[in-house]
Amino acid sequence: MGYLVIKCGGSILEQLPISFFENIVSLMKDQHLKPIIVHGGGPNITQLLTQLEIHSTFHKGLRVTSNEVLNIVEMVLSGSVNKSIVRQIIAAGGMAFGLSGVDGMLLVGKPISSTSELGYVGKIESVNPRFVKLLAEEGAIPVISPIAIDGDGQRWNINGDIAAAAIAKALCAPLYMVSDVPGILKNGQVLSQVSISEVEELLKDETISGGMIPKAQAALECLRSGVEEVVIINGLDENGLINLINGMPIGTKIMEDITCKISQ
Ligand SMILES: Nc1ncnc2c1ncn2[C@@H]1O[C@H](COP(=O)(O)OP(=O)(O)O)[C@@H](O)[C@H]1O
Ligand SMILES: CC(=O)N[C@@H](CCC(=O)OP(=O)(O)O)C(=O)O
Repeated sequence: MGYLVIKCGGSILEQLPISFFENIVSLMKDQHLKPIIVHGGGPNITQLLTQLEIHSTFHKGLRVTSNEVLNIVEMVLSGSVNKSIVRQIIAAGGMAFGLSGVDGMLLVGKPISSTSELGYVGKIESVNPRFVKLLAEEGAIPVISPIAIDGDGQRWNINGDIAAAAIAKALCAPLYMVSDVPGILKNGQVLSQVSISEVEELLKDETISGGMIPKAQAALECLRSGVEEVVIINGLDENGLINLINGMPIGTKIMEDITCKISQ
């Protein structure tokens, strides 16, 4: 029974049908996998910030995070978004536990850079997956929001893709990133398979931009650390997760040392 980390992007979360969550529950029951969900919620955060007339900007796909913004980020991610996913899994017949990276020091964070103008944006220093494993062993689906903590009790805003990658690395688990696009696009077409060096090239020539940057970086980090499978898929692809597990070529698979192919 292996772990499978599924990152659900905020871009698609509110459009995911109940069948998406039913499929996650069936991966556990029928395929004997242990799914771990890590979620984002960028658009939900932006919506509340806008309502509260708090200005926020992005730099290379990361939200510049003041203390005021950080309060809202945590409220939205570890509150409404996290609990909405837990509710949907329960409605789909599963058992879910919501936790944030802060709980049990699951995600230990530190500033993304010492000279950073990103404020309280963090990167992951270490992962303590013990309690996530215990929940999964008990047949529950952990649902994790990407806020990290450090030894001084300071919170850090972690991009959801980066948090998911750290958890996939810690569990040596495949990572499926569910978003609002069918994979990495180049000239309007989905790249069905890309290698590490091709992703680096796509980042350099800015084919990959905005929210796809942390996804690409997360994928590279995973593969370099020995995670064997990283795939980006569209959450609206019907039975996408089940088809992927059954070996169907959907989305963009990021791999080591292969040639780039265009989907038919
Ligand atoms: N080359 C690319 N291929 C696909 N999407 C891209 C690419 N470059 C930038 N993007 C953008 O990245 C977005 C996905 O990132 P993001 O909005 O952060 O999603 P999520 O909330 O699912 O993490 C897409 O909707 C698209 O606008
Ligand atoms: C540092 C940083 O940018 N954090 C993200 C966390 C949420 C996230 O990653 O949401 P998506 O997965 O929907 O993009 C943010 O504040 O929007």
